[in-house]
Amino acid sequence: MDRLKIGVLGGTFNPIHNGHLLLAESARDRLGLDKVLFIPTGNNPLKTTDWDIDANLRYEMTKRGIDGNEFFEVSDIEIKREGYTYTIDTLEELEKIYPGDEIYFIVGADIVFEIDSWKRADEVLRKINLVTTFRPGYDQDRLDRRVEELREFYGARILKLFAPEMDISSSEIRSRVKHGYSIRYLLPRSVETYIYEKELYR
Ligand SMILES: Nc1ncnc2c1ncn2[C@@H]1O[C@H](COP(=O)(O)OP(=O)(O)OP(=O)(O)O)[C@@H](O)[C@H]1O
Ligand SMILES: O=C(O)c1ccc[n+]([C@@H]2O[C@H](COP(=O)([O-])O)[C@@H](O)[C@H]2O)c1
Repeated sequence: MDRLKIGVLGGTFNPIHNGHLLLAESARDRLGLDKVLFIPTGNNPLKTTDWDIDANLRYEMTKRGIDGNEFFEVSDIEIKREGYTYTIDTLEELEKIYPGDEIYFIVGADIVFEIDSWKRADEVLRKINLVTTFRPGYDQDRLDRRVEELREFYGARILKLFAPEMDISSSEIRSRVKHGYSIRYLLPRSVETYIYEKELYR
């Protein structure tokens, strides 16, 4: 039987937005992925934010955000875990759920610059195909050099995805809600409604 190609997009998703969705859909389309798993992070060791909200709310928003795309799924494997969540543990769990299948870990440019500070980064990079795209604000030459470094140093398998760029971030959305500005068209309507219903980011 053919190996499945499983895309994984890990993120804080605080909240999920159209930049995440376009990134995932572009990767699915270009690489012929069988599905994309959106995995909201539990407790990210590298991210401290004043905007912490319950992981279940981030999970709920993610679920609403991907609704309608039959290739997209949300997974609670990280939010169920105690303590800090590390990608290496997630990959080991995924290997049990999808034995023999191929993992395509999808990231924006910011992650390419931090990935070697992750726990057991060398093993992470051996287990995955890293799919990276550009994010507004990142210099293309710098990103290319970084990709080469990771290839040479870790033997990383890295695929560069040319997808339309969207200058949207969760932090911008949180800030807009706080200041009473519109967030319409930056994220799915169902997520926008949820944010107002639950009075998030005020
Ligand atoms: N607009 C975007 N274009 C491309 N990749 C993106 C975009 N926004 C987020 N990503 C990528 O999606 C993944 C998850 O991102 P995350 O949930 O941290 O969102 P974020 O918008 O970066 O959040 P924040 O503004 O709170 O830091 C990361 O790999 C990140 O690089
Ligand atoms: O494994 C690690 O050490 C590690 C440290 C920081 C972030 N990550 C992963 O990086 C992905 C993007 O995270 P974030 O919070 O920047 O959206 C997500 O899948 C996290 O679990 C992983």
